[in-house]
Amino acid sequence: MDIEKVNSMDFGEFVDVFGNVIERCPLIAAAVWSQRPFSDLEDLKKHFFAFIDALPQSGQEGILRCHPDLAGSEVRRGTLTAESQREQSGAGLTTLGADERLRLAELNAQYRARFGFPFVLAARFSDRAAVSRELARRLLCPSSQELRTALGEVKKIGSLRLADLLRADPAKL
Ligand SMILES: NC(=O)N[C@H]1NC(=O)NC1=O
Repeated sequence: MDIEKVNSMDFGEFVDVFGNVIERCPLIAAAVWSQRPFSDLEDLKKHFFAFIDALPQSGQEGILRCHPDLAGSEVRRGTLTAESQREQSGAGLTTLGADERLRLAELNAQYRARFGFPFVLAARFSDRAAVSRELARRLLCPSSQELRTALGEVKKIGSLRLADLLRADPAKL
């Protein structure tokens, strides 16, 4: 898909295609649509991220809360979004043994209790061992720093999802 195609989309199509660039936050795609035309992928990305940066802290925390836990109950229930399913399975998080799953569940619960939002990490840049390590490390970080780190991960996830969508047409590669 090239940027001309993106710029030609009506509102409904745009939200259908880009609604999950930021996990379970189609409102962001709905807001970004009114900023078109976009010059390229970078420009489109800038608009998604500017929306996130302009939110009050409660909105930014809301975005984090829309993310499913890594290797959490949604994996077992089969209710992950297609994107999250791909990312989590690529990092080996959907096939953990019971012990590893329990350890991650405990760390996820401690993290949520400490910061009030779920642990978010771009799983495509990680693997099962690195996820537990990073979770344990970030549990000890100051809250103000942790919000910034977590939003940085949301942006990494969004960048990868946008790149996938814009490279989806092999004829344009
Ligand atoms: N909790 C969390 O980080 N979830 C996200 N990470 C990722 O790569 N995909 C997700 O759904």
